Amino acid sequence: MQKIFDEVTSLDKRCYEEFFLTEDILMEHASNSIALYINQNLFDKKSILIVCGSGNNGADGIALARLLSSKFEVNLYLANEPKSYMAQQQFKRVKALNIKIIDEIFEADIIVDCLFGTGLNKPLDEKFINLINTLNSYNSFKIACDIPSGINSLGQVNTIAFESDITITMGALKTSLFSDVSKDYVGEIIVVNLGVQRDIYEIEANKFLLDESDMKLPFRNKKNSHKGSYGHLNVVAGCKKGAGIIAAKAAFGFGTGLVSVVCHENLDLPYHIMQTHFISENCSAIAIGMGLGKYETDEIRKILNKPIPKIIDADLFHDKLICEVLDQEIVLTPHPKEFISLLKLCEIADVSIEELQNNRFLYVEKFCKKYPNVVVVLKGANVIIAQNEKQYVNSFGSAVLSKGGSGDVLSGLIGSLLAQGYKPLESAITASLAHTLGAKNYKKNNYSLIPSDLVEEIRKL
Ligand SMILES: NC(=O)C1=CN([C@@H]2O[C@H](COP(=O)(O)OP(=O)(O)OC[C@H]3O[C@@H](n4cnc5c(N)ncnc54)[C@H](O)[C@@H]3O)[C@@H](O)[C@H]2O)[C@@H](O)CC1
Ligand SMILES: Nc1ncnc2c1ncn2[C@@H]1O[C@H](COP(=O)(O)OP(=O)(O)O)[C@@H](O)[C@H]1O
Ligand SMILES: [K+]
Repeated sequence: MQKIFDEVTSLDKRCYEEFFLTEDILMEHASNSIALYINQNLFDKKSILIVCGSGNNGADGIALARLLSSKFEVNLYLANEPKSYMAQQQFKRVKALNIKIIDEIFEADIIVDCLFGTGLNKPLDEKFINLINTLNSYNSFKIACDIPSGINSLGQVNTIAFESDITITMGALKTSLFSDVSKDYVGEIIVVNLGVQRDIYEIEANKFLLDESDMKLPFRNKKNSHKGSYGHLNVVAGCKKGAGIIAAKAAFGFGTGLVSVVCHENLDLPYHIMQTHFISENCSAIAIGMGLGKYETDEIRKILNKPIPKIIDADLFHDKLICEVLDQEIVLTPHPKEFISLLKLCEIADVSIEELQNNRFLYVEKFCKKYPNVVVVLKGANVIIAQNEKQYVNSFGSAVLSKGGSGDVLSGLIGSLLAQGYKPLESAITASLAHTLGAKNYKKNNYSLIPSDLVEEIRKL
């Protein structure tokens, strides 16, 4: 996994104070890294439009123009006069080299957006909205320098942001690149060094971006085993029985030795899934909440109070009952609408979905501060998995998963690993990665996935 930082100003400062680097050295590395990317990957293109603002993001762009001027047809557009000290320095250098500065933008082969980086501190005005709109309309290969202009330090987009194919970000990953809304703007994200290796530039962090290698699948190493060695998951089904059945099928395909659906009504289940009316004697994990609908509170309370690992989903996030079990080390998998209900029931915050989506990391942090044992999986375009002070981001998901039933598969996968003896946080991380990477491997068009396709892909990981 890779570290993510809310801000990097203090990391830059550490470079000056502890490693005796200068702003000029850092910037030369920043611009040189973009130049290197272009030289190595886009050498067949001819024209480059570099669009610069007045601060150091713009300064990176002006320096880039100098570095690429002899190899490409470089066109420098200054949306504002260079204002920061470094922007002015870089400007002197390009003027001395007679690099072409243009008055009107055009559809070049490559566009590099250097309007605003971490310094964006107010909403864009009409002029910048129009400029970014026009840039977005071009069919060029689009590179954002540090962060797509228009995304602020909290990962919010007020009106518009630059829609990049890649974002080349300086020094370290920033939290703002991983809000749900940012996902439509950042493209592929590449981190480059600023004069010291990344592991030296970075300090301790409490946010992390998950990699594929963080997925620890339940491969079987023991030869002398039997079904009981791999646990028994009980999935509690309610009125919408389909949800429980999807979860049960996902769990069985993910390695749990035995899977039973708990339901009073007789169900038509696949032959390998069992049915029980009550929690099984040898149950090693419980998945509950999905499709629960109307239920007998005392019965659910009894199940929730059993000292067995649990994953709780869906309808239970709308019931005060949930607050009784938040001292347990359980996994909760709310989507945004369910999470705002949970925040309200727990008296943490009474907020709209929009407010939550604008501040996902913040509200997860508030929740985990109050309930440090709980593992929260806040669903979304970039899933946040958190326990206590640590937050992990899974950015592998895509709109392929925006379907009823996708969440039930995820609950089943988490329940499956809990039943097999994984710790709650490990279960949530591996299950979430398997869920999104399975969806990524789905090769048909991106609107057609059904839960059984997803389970099939996960079985092939
Ligand atoms: N050590 C450093 O400081 C380094 C900085 N680097 C670059 O510098 C960037 C940060 O530079 P700055 O702090 O100068 O900030 P920016 O260049 O991101 O923007 C700041 C400038 O834009 C103006 N501004 C902010 N919001 C505006 C709005 N909505 N409309 C119009 N003007 C607006 C500000 O008044 C200021 O003049 C980073 O993102 C990165 O690209 C890199 O060169 C690496 C090293
Ligand atoms: N655009 C998207 N990008 C990434 N993941 C997504 C996207 N849309 C949905 N998902 C994922 O799909 C799942 C949907 O879950 P949920 O809304 O609970 O569905 P249901 O309850 O109907 O099964 C979540 O894991 C969510 O993170
Ligand atoms: K930018």
